[in-house]
Amino acid sequence: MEILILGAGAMGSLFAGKLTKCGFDVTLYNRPNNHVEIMKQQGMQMVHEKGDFATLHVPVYTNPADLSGDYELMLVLIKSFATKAVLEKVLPMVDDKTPILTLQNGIGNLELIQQLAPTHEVFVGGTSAGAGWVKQGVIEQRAWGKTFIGSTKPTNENVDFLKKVAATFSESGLETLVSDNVQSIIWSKLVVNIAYNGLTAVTRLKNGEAIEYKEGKELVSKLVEEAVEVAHAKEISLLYKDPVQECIRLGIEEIGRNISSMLTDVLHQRKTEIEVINGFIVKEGKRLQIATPYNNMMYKLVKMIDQSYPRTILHP
Ligand SMILES: NC(=O)C1=CN([C@@H]2O[C@H](COP(=O)(O)OP(=O)(O)OC[C@H]3O[C@@H](n4cnc5c(N)ncnc54)[C@H](OP(=O)(O)O)[C@@H]3O)[C@@H](O)[C@H]2O)C=CC1
Ligand SMILES: CC(C)(CO)C(=O)C(=O)O
Repeated sequence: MEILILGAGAMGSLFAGKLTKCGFDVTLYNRPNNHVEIMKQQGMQMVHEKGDFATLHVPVYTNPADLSGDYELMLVLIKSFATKAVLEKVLPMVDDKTPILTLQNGIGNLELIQQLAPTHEVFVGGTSAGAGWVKQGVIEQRAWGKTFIGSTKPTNENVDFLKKVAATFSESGLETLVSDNVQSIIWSKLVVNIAYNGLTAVTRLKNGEAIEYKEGKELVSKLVEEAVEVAHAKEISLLYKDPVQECIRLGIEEIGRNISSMLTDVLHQRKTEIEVINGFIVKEGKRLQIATPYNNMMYKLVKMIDQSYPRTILHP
């Protein structure tokens, strides 16, 4: 399967590395930066669980005009707020029927891409695989959760295509399942991000460390309970029966070693996705008259961090 991945950041590079190692044909697109330069010159190193690593040479393009235009899948792994800018550059360069799959966190990605790419079939997913840079050019998998993908139009053709994508990802070591309930996929992943992303961005702990503290566990429960109440009011069912317990289990068993994407953004003093995660629950809560005080507090704290990087005190 020939795949174009938008975003050569942590997740784009993880997917590109795993798929390339397994023999699939992957191309990355990113704007120029140091990581990309290193990847172009030396290849990308992918650290294995046992500490050894593989060097992989994945073509990385920084000029949309250099893309071949013919891909079986375009996988979107940029931050949600960069989608419009990136797609506006890339879409004119690829076949207008190329299927698109977003695995971005937060709410609104599917709708935005459908709007920007009306001739394309747009699929959506949520992944609890996670990754981070050890140093520039060296990527490490740090979360091993499953990936769920689905279609808003589950025709036989779309479902067959998704099964092929799931088989490709799974074969490369990123366990992927097809679900027929798109809203359930999106919200089940949202709930995990509600649990950990803001909390770890504020406390600067890894996911698993945050819930070693009873206060951390309590905050995870409250944040998730509010999000689940909003989901239920919208008649959205989740993939798990007990969302709080599932988030805690994930934090212990599958995503505990990850430095969340939001904490990574804060550590690099970059814009976070708080608006489409806790911020969305606060907005929907208001609209539906559901109190969301924990999400509101988390949203405001991360929003303050997001706006005040130049003032951050780093030393005593
Ligand atoms: N990290 C994780 O463990 C997980 C992340 N996710 C989700 O996956 C998505 C990607 O996250 P992640 O890989 O961590 O993010 P990163 O910030 O590591 O990567 C995003 C990439 O997009 C590039 N980019 C940003 N703006 C543009 C632009 N205008 N043109 C071209 N390239 C651009 C960035 O380049 P530059 O560096 O130059 O800005 C960067 O290489 C997010 O929605 C995230 O929430 C989901 C599960 C786990
Ligand atoms: C992997 C996970 C669930 C938690 O780290 C995540 O989505 C993120 O970091 O944004």
